[in-house]
Amino acid sequence: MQTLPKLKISHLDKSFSAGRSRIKVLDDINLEVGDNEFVSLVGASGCGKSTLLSIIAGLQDFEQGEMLVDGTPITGPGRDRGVVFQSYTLLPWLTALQNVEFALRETGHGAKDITEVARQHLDLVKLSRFADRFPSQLSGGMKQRVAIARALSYRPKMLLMDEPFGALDALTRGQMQELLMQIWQEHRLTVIFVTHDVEEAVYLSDRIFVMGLNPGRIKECITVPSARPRPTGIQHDRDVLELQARVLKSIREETSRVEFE
Ligand SMILES: Nc1ncnc2c1ncn2[C@@H]1O[C@H](COP(=O)(O)OP(=O)(O)OP(=O)(O)O)[C@@H](O)[C@H]1O
Repeated sequence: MQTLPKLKISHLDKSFSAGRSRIKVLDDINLEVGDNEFVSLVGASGCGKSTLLSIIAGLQDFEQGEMLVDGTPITGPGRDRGVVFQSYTLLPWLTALQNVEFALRETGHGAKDITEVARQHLDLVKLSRFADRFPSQLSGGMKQRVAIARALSYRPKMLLMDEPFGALDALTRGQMQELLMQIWQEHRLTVIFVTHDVEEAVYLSDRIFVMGLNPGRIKECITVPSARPRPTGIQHDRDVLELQARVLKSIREETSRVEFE
């Protein structure tokens, strides 16, 4: 028996209004993501990565096509999909703990349970000691860890991440990548990860969807064969560097095609 993909997108189109006309930003998107798979979306700026991710999150509609999660059409945002954006989107007047608790309202948990679950998730991202700090008292990496704890607190099966480490310095970014790998491996989530950073995409992903430009579409899908768990430093192995170069070439081909059109 064939297993159902976690996410299946077929013939999806998306346009935005531009004055009186409409501009197609996503054209005939077809992709499948398996259960527990880690995939990245990469491509030149403006190719529609964030638009596609927010459609998967149910935050934007689309005109044509079909999108199924576990075989069921998506009709809007849902607790089966956690979302983490580049900007931390924490509520500044709430502490780290309260930010996570806030996401757990309306989950049917009692107040005591909510605090317990929120604490467990701060622990998961190694922030227990900072539970009572306000966002302004946390570093960028810590804020993003709260955002991850919040997104995971209601136990989604799919985590959608839009450039989550894009604003962090290189060292913190590396630490966050490792933390994410660890959480993904322990909790068996399906992750869809948007990034500009090819090294990051190759390090984290099972497969990389390279998107084409004008209109945005899936240009090619590249499998990353490196075994897991992947040790730190693997980014500099020869075969990994070659794969990074291949992904970069695929993105660049597209930008030069558009420049010369
Ligand atoms: N709300 C909107 N209204 C009109 N056009 C939009 C809207 N949102 C996005 N676009 C356009 O859709 C295209 C895709 O944008 P999107 O942000 O998805 O690209 P991206 O690949 O994520 O870009 P980047 O890598 O720079 O973040 C762009 O041309 C953008 O200008």
